[in-house]
Amino acid sequence: MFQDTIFALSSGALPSGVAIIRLSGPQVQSGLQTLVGNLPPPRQAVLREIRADDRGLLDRGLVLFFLGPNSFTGEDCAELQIHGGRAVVSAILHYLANLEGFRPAEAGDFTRRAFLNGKMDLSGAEALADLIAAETETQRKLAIQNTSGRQRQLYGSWRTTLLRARAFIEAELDFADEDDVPGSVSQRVWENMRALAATLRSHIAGYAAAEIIREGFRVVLIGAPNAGKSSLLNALARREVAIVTDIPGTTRDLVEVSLDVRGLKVIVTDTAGIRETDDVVEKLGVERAHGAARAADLVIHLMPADAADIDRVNPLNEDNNRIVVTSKCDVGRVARGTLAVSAVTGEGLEELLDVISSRAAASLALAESTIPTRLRHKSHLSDCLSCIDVAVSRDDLPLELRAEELRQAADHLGRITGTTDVEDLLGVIFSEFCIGK
Ligand SMILES: Nc1nc2c(c(=O)[nH]1)N(C=O)[C@@H](CNc1ccc(C(=O)N[C@@H](CCC(=O)O)C(=O)O)cc1)CN2
Ligand SMILES: Nc1nc2c(ncn2[C@@H]2O[C@H](COP(=O)(O)OP(=O)(O)OP(=O)(O)O)[C@@H](O)[C@H]2O)c(=O)[nH]1
Ligand SMILES: [Mg+2]
Repeated sequence: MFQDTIFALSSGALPSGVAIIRLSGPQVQSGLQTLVGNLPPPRQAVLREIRADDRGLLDRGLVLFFLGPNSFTGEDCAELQIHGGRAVVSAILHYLANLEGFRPAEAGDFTRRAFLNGKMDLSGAEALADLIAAETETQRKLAIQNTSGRQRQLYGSWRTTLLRARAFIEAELDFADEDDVPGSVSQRVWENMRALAATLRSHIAGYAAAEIIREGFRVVLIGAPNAGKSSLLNALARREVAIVTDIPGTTRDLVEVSLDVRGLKVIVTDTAGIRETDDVVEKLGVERAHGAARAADLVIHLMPADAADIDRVNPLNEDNNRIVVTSKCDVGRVARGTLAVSAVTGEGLEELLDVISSRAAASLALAESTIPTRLRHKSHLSDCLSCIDVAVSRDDLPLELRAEELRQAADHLGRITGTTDVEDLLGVIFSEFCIGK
């Protein structure tokens, strides 16, 4: 399928104990022969001297040959598992670059070939990119499940359902005048389609969970000036991210840190203390604080323990995404029914992380099942749903037009998995991979 042979350093930053240079394409066998002598048996690691005709011994390493189509890409592939020194890797990469038909791989090149050779579907390729980008346990779990074809199976089955429904409708069309087609068939088909539409609607809602897993659960700290917001942020981040002073109105801008809380990405934002002020800069800061709170998944309202009105705080003002926490609990009384924390002694910090993690878990309940993981998926799913809605509801339209809507609905699902025209998408999807993948 491809004329050229690609190669890249597929392992991480140099120097490293071992580095892996991966090759894929029609010239792998000849290239390998010039480097290591005769071809090793497929899928068997052999220790070989790696030689360049003009520059002598480059390294001694493990060599793996994969005979296509039994490889990651479906083409002939090879791996040179060599010492991870900069000069070692550079010498071998330079040698390969000069071989006839070889070129350095671009981002996602190997996976693009795997997709085009039918080794995986598009959602599986995206999941592979997500797996490599995964920094938290939750991100890893979601990604690994989708590399095993979970989305492909689900969307494939819905696609089949749609195409069968369309076939029934068309059969009804063809035999409409004959007696042996029971009138109830189309009735049942439309009922099925209504059920599928409902399933799609709740499936699409699951994208919110994927967004939280990918972008992070957004926690915003708010409270009066000097409430201890910046100190709490620093304590949670375990470093001095935000400036802390005893002057009220110290923080003006939003200060964000990304944390791994019990395996979930959490973004905590510190904000300007909220008060009436004539200071132009502080005023803008307060506006930003309100904006951040509106966009938050969870707002933590800090009430300092040394505040005069601490006994009058009513935690019952809490709602789904707002909790009251007593800060500076080392220097005063704790507001009734609130969690108490101290940035100075560290008291309550673990409990606060538990609260954040359980709030986040509640909004992730859906993530246990298959969910759309990309905006791209969500938009194809919404298009699919619109088509089904038209087909189901427009009983004023001729049946052939309603059947055509079902076909288009199926096509939208096919675009997620790469079954339906995808040429224009490939550049976008594979460019976000790293080199060597
Ligand atoms: N050394 C090394 N480790 C690696 C990879 C790699 O390319 N090289 N991978 C790269 O991502 C991942 C493993 N993924 C792989 C996927 C398929 C095949 C493969 O040879 N598939 C054949 C045979 C399947 C089989 O025997 O079950 C095939 O699909 O026909 C190899 C690696 C992670 N670890
Ligand atoms: N004893 C004690 N002092 C604290 C604690 N947290 C913060 N402080 C002190 O309270 C003062 C204000 O702390 P900040 O963290 O700057 O408060 P802030 O809410 O960010 O204030 P603004 O940015 O002005 O809105 C500083 O002098 C801190 O050292 C705490 O847990 N215990
Ligand atoms: Mg501050």
